[in-house]
Amino acid sequence: MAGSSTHLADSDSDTEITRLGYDNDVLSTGYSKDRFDSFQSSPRKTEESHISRDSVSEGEDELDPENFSSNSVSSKQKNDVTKRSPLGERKEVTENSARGFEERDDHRGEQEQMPRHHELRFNCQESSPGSSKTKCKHDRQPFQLSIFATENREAPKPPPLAVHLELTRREGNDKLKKGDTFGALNRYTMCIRQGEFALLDPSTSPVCRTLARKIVKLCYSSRAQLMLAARMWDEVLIDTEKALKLDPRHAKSLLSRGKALHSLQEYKQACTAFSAALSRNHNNIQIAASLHESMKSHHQSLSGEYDISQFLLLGHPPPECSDYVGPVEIRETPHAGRGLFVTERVDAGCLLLVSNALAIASTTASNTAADLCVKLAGNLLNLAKASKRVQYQLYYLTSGKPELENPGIPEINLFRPSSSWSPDPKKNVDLSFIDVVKKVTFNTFDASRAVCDGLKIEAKGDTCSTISSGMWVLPSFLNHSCVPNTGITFVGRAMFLRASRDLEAGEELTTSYTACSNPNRKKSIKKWHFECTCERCQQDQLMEPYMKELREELDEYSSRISSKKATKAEKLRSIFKSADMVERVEKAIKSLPLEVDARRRNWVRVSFMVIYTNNLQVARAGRDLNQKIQALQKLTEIEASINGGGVYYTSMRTSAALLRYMQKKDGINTAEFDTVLKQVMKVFKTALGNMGEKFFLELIRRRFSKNKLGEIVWLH
Ligand SMILES: C[S@@+](CC[C@H](N)C(=O)[O-])C[C@H]1O[C@@H](n2cnc3c(N)ncnc32)[C@H](O)[C@@H]1O
Repeated sequence: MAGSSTHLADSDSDTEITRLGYDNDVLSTGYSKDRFDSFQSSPRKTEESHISRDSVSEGEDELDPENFSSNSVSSKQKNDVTKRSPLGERKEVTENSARGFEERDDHRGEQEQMPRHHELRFNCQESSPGSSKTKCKHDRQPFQLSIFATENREAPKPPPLAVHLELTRREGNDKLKKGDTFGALNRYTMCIRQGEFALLDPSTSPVCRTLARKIVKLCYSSRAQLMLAARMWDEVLIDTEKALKLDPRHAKSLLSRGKALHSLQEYKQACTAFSAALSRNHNNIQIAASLHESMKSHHQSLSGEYDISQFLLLGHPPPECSDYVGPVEIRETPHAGRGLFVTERVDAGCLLLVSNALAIASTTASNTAADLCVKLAGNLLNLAKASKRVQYQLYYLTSGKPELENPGIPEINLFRPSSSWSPDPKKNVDLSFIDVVKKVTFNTFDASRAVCDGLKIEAKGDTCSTISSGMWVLPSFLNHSCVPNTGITFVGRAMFLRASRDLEAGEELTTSYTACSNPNRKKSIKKWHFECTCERCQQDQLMEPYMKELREELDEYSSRISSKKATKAEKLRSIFKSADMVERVEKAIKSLPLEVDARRRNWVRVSFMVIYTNNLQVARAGRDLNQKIQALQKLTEIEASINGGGVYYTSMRTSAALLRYMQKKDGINTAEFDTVLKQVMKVFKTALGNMGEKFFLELIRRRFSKNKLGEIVWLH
């Protein structure tokens, strides 16, 4: 190893690196080109999208001169250099050397030890074997190692290994500029390997050691930025940790680290990293903004307080919302494996949790659901590789075989931002692609609303040309009920789960896996390999003989309405006929030989919801305002019996429409209007939290309007 530095510098770098055990396809960090490419192609969260190659090269520019600053060379090291200098004489070092970056140098202590009036200069063009490549990064001037030579004397040669390392690093930068990310990654990794060898080698001179430390630090930092752009968070943490070990105050590394920690929702640690970076760059707006963002997210994740008013009221783009874990925990259930439970008494509308989608995938109707599943699984597998926490989160999800699997109960901190959790070393959490596909099959949610920007989907008439599916991990522990007690809204990728009625401490939280109004929900639910035995399903079973004929009739109309072969006229006829069924269904419900309260009777209507909505459509086509109001009132009542049905958009829209028609009928100063207003406010409060009556009225005024079909919809 003694002569390694000279040898390395003289040899062709690629050959040398192969000899050192370097393989072009598998880097020392263990990722292959394929793997890196797949990370790069995976969707990025908005906050990472601004991390461009430019920011990497910008970092290189900013920090470049620091590499060889004489200020960071201790007097002992300098003596060493001067002793080895080909001039064979001692050189003076001036204080002014590399002024531009002097202030940035962290090694104040080392500066103190330096004689104040010496300057060393090496011109590596003269000495480096790769001198043709040693043009400065801007091709403006020849590449110079910034250890400057003394007054007009001949420049001594820099340590060849340092030159070689710097050249390798610059090759990486050049490759990056040409768009060859993997090539750049190769060069940085190569440089890190060789630099670390040199640092371990006792024969490496102190000067070379100092330079190698700086170059290796910069390579770690540049590589971390590449990893950041590829969303390989854990790798960013590893590389920045190494860089910061070499220079604890290296701003670029602190910034990358902060960003990775932020993406991993380790907001507290991200704030620490950004603060440290800011203390070195007081005027850096990017760092200040990142710090502000992490502080905001940290506050959100602790308090569950989000400002989404502009998103709701003005249709602004969805703001970033951090995950939040409210009064919930995961427990064993007697009938459905594990489930999510509320830990304290809460009112309707209480925010239970906020969860950002780990991945969302869309497909057109022509593609199969299997395509969607494969897309999602690929993205999730990449994320699991990028973050241990995600890997554990996915590991705990069911694969649909509760009798065979026993992942146990995950601690809730696994899902809580900035919280420590203890990975169980006994568990084999490795996931194969097939494992993830199975988990996707049993744990994803329909993401159409999130894809269409949350509430804005209403503007598109409740249709989206694509089918979308997403993975929200903590909500995946919700079991199904046909009368769910929670409801969902979206703010971009963030799913907000709220209590849809008052809940007692210890109650199990439920959602509906299919539309509550789906008359064939029993069949739809089979996909999750269980049979629902909730109260509503039990009641349906008892009522089946009395409602069977009507249901079959409705099925016929429904299939004609959705048939591609049916003409427009046929479809309209079916809508009218199904709307005509209202009276008969009401009669049948009245004559049911069962002692059931009004709410439970409404459960029967829920399964016939389509006839009530068709009835509203027919009423809307006419001019009778009372008929429209009656139809809307009926729908509001039905939706209330199932606590809004698990997703709040329909109930908000129905009640907004009701309020508008009421106002149109008698104005706002009637007792009737007041009663409806109270009802409507309750629906909005449950869906969006307590934002105040004034806000909701403004929301209805600004954002709910008639579309071409005369429906009241949420404006885009
Ligand atoms: C999204 S997971 C819900 C969490 C799941 N219980 C667990 O332990 O991971 C869906 C699976 O939970 C079970 N499940 C959900 N709701 C159920 C219910 N009402 N009755 C029985 N099993 C249910 C089914 O096995 C279903 O495939």
